[in-house]
This record gives sequence, C-alpha cells and structure tokens, in this order.
Amino acid sequence: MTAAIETVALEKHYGRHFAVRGIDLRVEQGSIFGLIGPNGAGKTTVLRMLLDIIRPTGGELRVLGRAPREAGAALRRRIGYLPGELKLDDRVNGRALLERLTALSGPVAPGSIDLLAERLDIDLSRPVHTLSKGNRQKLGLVQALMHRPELLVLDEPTSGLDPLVQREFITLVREARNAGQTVLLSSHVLSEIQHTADEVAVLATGTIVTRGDVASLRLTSVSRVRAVLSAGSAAEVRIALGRVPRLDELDVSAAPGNLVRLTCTLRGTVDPLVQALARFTVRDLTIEEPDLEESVLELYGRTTALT
Ligand SMILES: Nc1ncnc2c1ncn2[C@@H]1O[C@H](COP(=O)(O)OP(=O)(O)OP(=O)(O)O)[C@@H](O)[C@H]1O
Repeated sequence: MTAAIETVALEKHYGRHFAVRGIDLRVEQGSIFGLIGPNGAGKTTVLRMLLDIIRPTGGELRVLGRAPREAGAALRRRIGYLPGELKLDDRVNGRALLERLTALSGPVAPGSIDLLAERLDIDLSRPVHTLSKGNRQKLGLVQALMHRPELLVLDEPTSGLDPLVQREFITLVREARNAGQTVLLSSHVLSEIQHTADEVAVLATGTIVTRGDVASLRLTSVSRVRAVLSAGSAAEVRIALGRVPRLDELDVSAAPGNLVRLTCTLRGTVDPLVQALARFTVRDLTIEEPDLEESVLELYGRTTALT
C-alpha cells in the first residue's frame, strides 16, 4: 500500500543553517503519526514542505502518492491543514469565513460545519476579530476537518484550547483515523501525542533522534522505583543492587523495625531488579511507568549532550 506520506533524506537549509536534514518519514494510510520536538526542532518546516508552502533544498517527498511541487491545488484539496500560526480574515464572521474557505477545500457535506462547530463549542455568528485565541484555533480546526480530507496535517493543534475541547479534539482525531483518514500532528504537548498517535518520531535540531510506537518509546526510558524491604542493613541492599544493570540514582536508608527504604531509577527491563530484590522480603514496591514526557525529555537531554 502506498504510504500517505513518504520522505527520503528530506532537507531544508537557509544559507548555511539547516532547519531539517536527512528526514526519512513513512506515514501509513489510516494512521495517526506524531511529530514531537522542542522549539526550533524543525517540525513546522517539515509540515510546510508537505504542503508545498516552502520547498525542500534536498531529498524526496511524496504526499498521497504525489509530489507536492507538481500536484498543486488538486493535492491541496485532499489535505486538511492547520498551520501553527493561523491567520484568519478578521472582517467576517466564522460561518462566512468557513464558507469562503470551501472554495479552496472543495465540497463540504451539508451540516458538517455546524456539527464540528457544536462539538468544538464555537459560535460561528461572531465576527472573527472578536474571537479569543482558543476560539480562532477552533475555527482553524473546523476548516481543516470540514471536507473530510484524506490527510490531516495539524501543527500544534491544541494550542490555546481548554482541556475539555482538547479532549474533544482527541476524539475527533481518533474518529478520523477510524474512518480511514491519515493524521500527522506536530506538538510539544506530549499528552495529546501519547493519547492519539500510533507512531511517533522525535525531532531535535533538525533530525529524527528516535521513532517508534508510543509503547516502545516508553520501554527505552526511565522508570522510578520505590521499595521497602526487610533486610539486615542498608549496606547489604546496596551491594545486592550494585549488580543490577542500568540502575541509577540509588538512595538506600535504614528505617525502624529492620526495614530498608530505597529509591532509584531504572532504564529498560525491570526483571534484573526484581530478581535482586527477591533475596529480601519485599514489604512494598512501586515501579512508576514513565510517561512519554519523561522519555522525550530524556531523549532531548541525550541529544543535547551529543551536540
Ligand atoms: N525562514 C527562515 N529563515 C531562517 N531560518 C529559519 C526559517 N524558518 C525556520 N528557520 C529555522 O529552522 C529551524 C526549525 O524551525 P521550525 O519552525 O521548523 O521549528 P519547530 O520545531 O516548528 O519549532 P516550534 O515548536 O518553536 O514551532 C529553526 O532553527 C528556525 O530558526
């Protein structure tokens, strides 16, 4: 099956400065793909090249099987795009603005705009210039979604939205995927990626530093461990845990009643730790599953350390 998006060695430089370099992406049809990265990582640059708003300085790029540079407006109509910096015509109300945009997007099913407006809780009769940042963002989402495009490209989609609307957005994105649409979203709000994306690529300083499904990204990251053991001494526990690979930040202290408390961090599999603890009586044990945020922050840290 043709991928919805495929890039090979994609690059964009401005003079001697590379905004992105060596980007290989494959986004399968009917999936949700998340692009995460800190400010300036290159997320917007990648998305804008997909839309042919800017042109690559190197590499190859295909969107819905076509080269954006050649496919023009016909390809654009198959895509719903929410730009990171949304510019809307201020002089009209929301409904007039959206109806005008249908000239670019192509046909919109009757009732679709009203349904989306209701779900995102936006009043379309209000002049655009009176709308708050969040309400403008909602209009941006409606225009991206209203023509049920094959591909949604959403740059920081929940920026400015309150938590209830964010939740509705997540539902809308999942519905889109279930209906066979493909979604590419960029964000540094990791929770929305964590709750939606099938696959994630982490971008830092213009290159992909890691990729995978959300579950596997968690696996490679750090868990926080807390335990209370019945043990002869803190020193005995320290020695036993000294042989556990990828264990860090170990803090062991004696507590009343022949108890020993410990905290540490652990990267990867927990089995060696559990085996080391098994020689004591374990009174309490908590292994906090790391969230994506922690994994990604850690990855950013590793990347920074390398540069
Ligand atoms: N027109 C331009 N001229 C020069 N440099 C640019 C231009 N546009 C982007 N850049 C640079 O390219 C890099 C990537 O920028 P980009 O906007 O793609 O990052 P981003 O990941 O979307 O960041 P943010 O989360 O802050 O929106 C940055 O270093 C930025 O300064």
